[in-house]
Amino acid sequence: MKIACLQMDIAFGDPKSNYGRAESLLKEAHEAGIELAVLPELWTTGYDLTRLDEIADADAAQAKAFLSYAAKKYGMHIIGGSVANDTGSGVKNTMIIVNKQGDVVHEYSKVHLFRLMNEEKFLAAGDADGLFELNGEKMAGFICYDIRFPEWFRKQVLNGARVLFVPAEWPLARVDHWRTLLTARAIENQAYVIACNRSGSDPANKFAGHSMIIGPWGEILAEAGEEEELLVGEIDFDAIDEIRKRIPVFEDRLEQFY
Ligand SMILES: O=C(O)CCC(=O)C(=O)O
Repeated sequence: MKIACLQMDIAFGDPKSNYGRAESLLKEAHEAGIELAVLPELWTTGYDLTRLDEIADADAAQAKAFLSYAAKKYGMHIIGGSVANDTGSGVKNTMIIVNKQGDVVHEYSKVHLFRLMNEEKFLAAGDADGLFELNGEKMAGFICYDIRFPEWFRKQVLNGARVLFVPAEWPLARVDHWRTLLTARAIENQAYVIACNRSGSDPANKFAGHSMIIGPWGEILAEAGEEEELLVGEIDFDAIDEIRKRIPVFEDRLEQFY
């Protein structure tokens, strides 16, 4: 499966301009023969948290309509990053997964809120996991800070996920953590990790870019630089089976100890 991370810059608090940018990157991905595209975290608004009452998307309806339209138009599955989703009882940081027929397959709201960027002051935490199925394959979504919680990844992998998606707005100041944690999540879970970060800056942070496509052996198959980029890679599902046979980590787990 040919995939791409749409590593985009995000205009602060300006959904109109971000929808336009996402559409042109999706078109570019389509022209490059991409079958599945991934957008970054909070790609419609950025971290403009103090204006959420004006710019959050009621029930993520606008994002869902756009992703569904784009998925059908370009014949592509879309891991729709995440958007500020006004649920009526708090704004959640919600990932939307749409298949190439334009159906919303799953929604995942970030469970671990990141205090260093004041998320807990403005956002409500999710309470369910990001496990979903596309083309008969189990996959799971996580958002940014989630990568610091290996137990959250392991739970979805034990439930069958073999491709792990991570939309993010990860700051450049901790890019070494980003690269190391993502690689570790791939190695320990013997799974693909497809991580789409944003590029550019907002009033508080410069973001790292460095989106990554990592194979189930922990090999970095593709890595972006700091600027906007369409990062392309491929998922080979047989490679997962081969690696899990070579080192049978899942057979060797000793559940009686943990
Ligand atoms: O954990 C980190 O260092 C960054 C996390 C983050 O930026 C986020 O969750 O939005």
